[in-house]
Amino acid sequence: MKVIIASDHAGLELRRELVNVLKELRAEVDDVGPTTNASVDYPDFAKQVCWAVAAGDYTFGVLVCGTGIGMSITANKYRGIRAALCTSEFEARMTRAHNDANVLCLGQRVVGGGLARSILEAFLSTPFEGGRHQKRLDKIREAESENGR
Ligand SMILES: O=C(CO)[C@H](O)[C@H](O)COP(=O)(O)O
Repeated sequence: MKVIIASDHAGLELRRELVNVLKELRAEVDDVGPTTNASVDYPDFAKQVCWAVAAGDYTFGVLVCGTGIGMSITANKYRGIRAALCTSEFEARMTRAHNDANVLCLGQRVVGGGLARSILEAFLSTPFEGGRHQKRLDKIREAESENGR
């Protein structure tokens, strides 16, 4: 499993913890920063992860900011990205099983390291159920082509 992860300055510490978790889980992980906690703009980091996931280079992306909200808003602007902001293991399982989410968003100012770890593990280990959920994903794809018109 290949995972690409990024944060902004407000998500840097949690991102570093999650990189270690991903390595423990034997995922192949690419960490695209940032490397210092100088203030940065989360859309710049979301963009790198979303392009790479949408291109099929990674199984999943993980994005961390202060709340996870800015990252999730940005990520869902990219075609082919289904980003889910999760604050519980239940949400993580459901968004994989029902939405086939491919990007997990987390808020360092919202969830602690232990909870974030269990959210990440649930996200990575839950398969998409397909079936009735597939036609709903097809409708999301249609909505992407309509692009709001
Ligand atoms: O959560 C976020 C976006 O949703 C950002 O991490 C947050 O807005 C950064 O705030 P600041 O520049 O005050 O550290």
